[in-house]
Amino acid sequence: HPLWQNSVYDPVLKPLKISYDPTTCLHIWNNGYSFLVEFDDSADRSIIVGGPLENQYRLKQFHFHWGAINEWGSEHTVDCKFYPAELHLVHWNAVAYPTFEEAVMEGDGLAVIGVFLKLGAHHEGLQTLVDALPAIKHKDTVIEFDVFDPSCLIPQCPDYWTYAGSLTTPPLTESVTWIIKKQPIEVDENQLEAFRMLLFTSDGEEEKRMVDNFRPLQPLMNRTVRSSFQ
Ligand SMILES: NS(=O)(=O)c1ccc(C(=O)O)c(S(=O)(=O)NCCc2ccccc2)c1
Ligand SMILES: [Zn+2]
Repeated sequence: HPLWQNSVYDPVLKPLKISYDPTTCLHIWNNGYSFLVEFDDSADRSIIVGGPLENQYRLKQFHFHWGAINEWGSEHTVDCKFYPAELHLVHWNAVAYPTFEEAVMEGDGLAVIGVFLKLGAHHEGLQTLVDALPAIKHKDTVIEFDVFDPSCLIPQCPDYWTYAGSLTTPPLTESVTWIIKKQPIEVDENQLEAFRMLLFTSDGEEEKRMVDNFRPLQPLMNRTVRSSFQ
């Protein structure tokens, strides 16, 4: 999604408040599309509030999208530029809806924080995830993941873009308030290569490397992207 060129500064936008409980972390698994870390969302223990949001939203999972090479991989662009990967932290409006499945179908149901990954320095926090990837190489493999604080993957800089959009995976419902951080996090080449060692395929099937698992850019149409910064 092309950010920046068509964004308008909105002085009313508040800072996003993130409070995650690292012990709500459950497991990390390969779902044949990406790898994701899932959280216990049965209570308001890992939540975000503020920013463009009316309610607080519960963290359900985070996952990544990446390319086969460093030239592309992200699902949003800035100045027509792709990043090699993009992190999505998926939250749902448990104040307004009883289940995640119902929230997925509603305009204010989901809030996804997007963080760009840029090639650069080694990322200590990400390495904990990278070390677990060989154990979930194949589709539908899962390992326990007891404690992890996803805040370590979110840049300090408070600046973000936000727009009303959709899931980038089926059912593609227009239920997502996208909150894309302006500042990327830096990861090194080995860490990106570790993502590319994952497989789309199950054990025993002909191996297909898990790369280019991003939705192609979609036209902005008449949507307004607001920025929290000037
Ligand atoms: N790129 S994105 O943030 O739009 C996104 C990508 C993948 C998934 C996912 O299902 O893993 C999700 S999800 O966890 O929100 N699931 C959406 C599909 C779904 C709907 C209803 C029940 C289960 C899954 C979101
Ligand atoms: Zn995603």
